[in-house]
Amino acid sequence: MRSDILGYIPPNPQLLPHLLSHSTPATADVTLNAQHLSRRIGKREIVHDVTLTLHRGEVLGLLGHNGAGKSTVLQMLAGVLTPDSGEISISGFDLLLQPQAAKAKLGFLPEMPPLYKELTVDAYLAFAARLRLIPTAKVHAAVAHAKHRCGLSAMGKKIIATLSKGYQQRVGIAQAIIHEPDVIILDEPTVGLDPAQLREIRALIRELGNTHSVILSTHLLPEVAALCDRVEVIRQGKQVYSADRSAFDHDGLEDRLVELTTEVTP
Ligand SMILES: Nc1ncnc2c1ncn2[C@@H]1O[C@H](COP(=O)(O)OP(=O)(O)OP(=O)(O)O)[C@@H](O)[C@H]1O
Repeated sequence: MRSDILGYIPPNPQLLPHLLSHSTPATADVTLNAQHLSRRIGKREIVHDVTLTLHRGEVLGLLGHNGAGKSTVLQMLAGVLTPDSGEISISGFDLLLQPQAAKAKLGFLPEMPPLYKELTVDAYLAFAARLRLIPTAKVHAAVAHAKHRCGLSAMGKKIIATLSKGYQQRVGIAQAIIHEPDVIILDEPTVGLDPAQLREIRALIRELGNTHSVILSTHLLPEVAALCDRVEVIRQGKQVYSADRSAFDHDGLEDRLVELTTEVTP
């Protein structure tokens, strides 16, 4: 079994579910299904044949070195970058063929949070709610609920620019969940946070993972261990390793992941 857990994933992605069967039973509720995604930028293939599934109540970590292609994958999953090939469905809706219905089921926090820092938290989240087509009569409740979930209830009247980085990140997450999406996509959500903020944001993400499903990118191994039910390792745009939580404490896994996430020098 050890060699299965520590080995590269087989080239045939169809075999992947066997490695992941401990935490993701076939009957689990699939919220995101991405098959064979590839994307070129210029002449370079940035992402090559990436296949991912995400289940309700699950936090999936996309781990990789700087420049591995994590953001490019997440941008495709969020519908802001079109794959050259492959298919993505969000809660059963095809992201390419039914973009509005699919995007209504996902929330996205890009690497650079899309905050209007001159606004108050309340005004910004109300704006985000309207962008998500939440009916006017329900905007107030949606804002209050998102603030409550993100520990921002006392911050509504604050100008975003005056908040700490950790609180700004909470606001970024609040806009991503304002419409109660099934899938929450977070690109490096803890970058730049101090240890206390890190702990708080991780607890928040964990909590969101219980009721929604979360996919996040990171280049930090401890982040995966602290947060994720599963990990997919991306190296130079390719999926090279996959493991579930039960493998995290396995002897040798850390060394293996460090090796796989070491930046490649051109
Ligand atoms: N618009 C673009 N034009 C040219 N190259 C790009 C563009 N976007 C991404 N790349 C390149 O694609 C590769 C993957 O980038 P990506 O941002 O997806 O990686 P990443 O794993 O998220 O990295 P990081 O952890 O540093 O954010 C990098 O080499 C990057 O320079």
